[in-house]
Amino acid sequence: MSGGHSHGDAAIETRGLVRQFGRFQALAGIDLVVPRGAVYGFIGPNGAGKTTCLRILAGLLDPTAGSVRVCGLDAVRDRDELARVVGYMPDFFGVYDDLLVTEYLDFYAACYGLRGPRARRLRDDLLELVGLAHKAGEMVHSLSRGMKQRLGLARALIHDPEVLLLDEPASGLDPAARIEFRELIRELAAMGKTVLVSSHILSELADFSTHVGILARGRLLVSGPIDRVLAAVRRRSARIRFALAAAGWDGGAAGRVTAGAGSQGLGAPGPVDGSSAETWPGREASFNQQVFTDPAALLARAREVLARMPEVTHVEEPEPRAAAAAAPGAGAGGGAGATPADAAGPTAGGAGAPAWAAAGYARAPELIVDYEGDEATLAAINAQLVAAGLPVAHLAEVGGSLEEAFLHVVESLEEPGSRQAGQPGEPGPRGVRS
Ligand SMILES: Nc1ncnc2c1ncn2[C@@H]1O[C@H](COP(=O)(O)OP(=O)(O)OP(=O)(O)O)[C@@H](O)[C@H]1O
Repeated sequence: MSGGHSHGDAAIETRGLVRQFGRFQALAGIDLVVPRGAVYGFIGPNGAGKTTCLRILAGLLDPTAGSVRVCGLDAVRDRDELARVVGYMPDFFGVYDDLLVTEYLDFYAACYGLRGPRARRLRDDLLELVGLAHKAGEMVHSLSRGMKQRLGLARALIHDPEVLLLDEPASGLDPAARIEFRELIRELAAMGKTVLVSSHILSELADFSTHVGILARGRLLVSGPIDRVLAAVRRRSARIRFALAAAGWDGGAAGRVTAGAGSQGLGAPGPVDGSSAETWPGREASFNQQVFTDPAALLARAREVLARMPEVTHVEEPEPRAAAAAAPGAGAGGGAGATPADAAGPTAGGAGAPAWAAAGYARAPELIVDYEGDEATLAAINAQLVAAGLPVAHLAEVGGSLEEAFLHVVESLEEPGSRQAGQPGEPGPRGVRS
């Protein structure tokens, strides 16, 4: 492996990378840094500029402006040397498919001046690595798409490059093949390769990438270690479900005050009954939960409490709280039993239906709460709700899926003032090549 091209810790470093196609700006000034040994997930929607960027890094396309260094080599000036340190796997398979698998790799090995028994041994090792040893004597065109992808990877590895550029390697693969591919990339990383792998699906890359960058409209929106990027782009939301008591429940022996059906129970100020405070050994905590029998009243009170929390940015109900077909005995005072009930299953009046159903609602009272902060913030939100007497039955983080985070970042490009990429009249490119 060629090791004499070190350029700090970065295997790839671009500054102000611009690529124009006529008047169209496919890359609008990219500063990309991929540390040595990283598996860098390069994510962006169709047309973002991923392929354009990868082709420039591979020395197959000239930048319009900006500087590009790979393993310390200049992608334009040192193009011949660059070809030796970079392995590029394009997003579609080449045309040489009327060859045997071995011939196909021998052909590419020869392009790098690799011939003879050593080259053949290397070829066989690579076929082993990508799981195609059993197909060595087959025609390339007889391989499945997943196998062709793996052969493409073997081809990109034939000259033992330091840096691998893989353009959408998992596209068109079935789930099992994707998992295999992922394993392969992990193996390559363990071998010390720097891997830049593109995809338009964030979750496809998230579990094996050490670093990630999101490209949209020719701009690198975020880039860095995956944990930091995900923390930065993730919109935090929680689903909070509240317990509803059966209508008419009087609080039982605990002596809690019943908030009657409708909102009249909300008149009860603050902690409803000091005598019901429960303490735990070594703690001064007290438990003053209010009892709600009306979902609308409960949610109104919860919104009121949440509105006072600066960390909460948005509150909404998950979907319209349609009333269910009126259950027998539903509505004010309809529940005859004395059992507190919540969405998790306890029933109203022992009749088999949860209290919210008995009250005529389609589901348990819930809110989706967006907040700024981390898990500790969510715990604090929970504590404040409980301290205000709200019967929190269930609380879970939601909406943090990678795809949502990705869409959120990409959509932010559409917001006024931020729509610049690929548009005429942009600030001039930096680092213009002479
Ligand atoms: N040779 C070319 N001539 C003109 N426009 C081009 C050329 N190559 C790419 N483009 C344009 O540049 C933009 C970026 O294309 P690119 O292929 O780099 O995107 P991508 O992120 O790889 O997209 P995809 O996920 O669809 O492969 C697109 O709008 C594309 O039409």
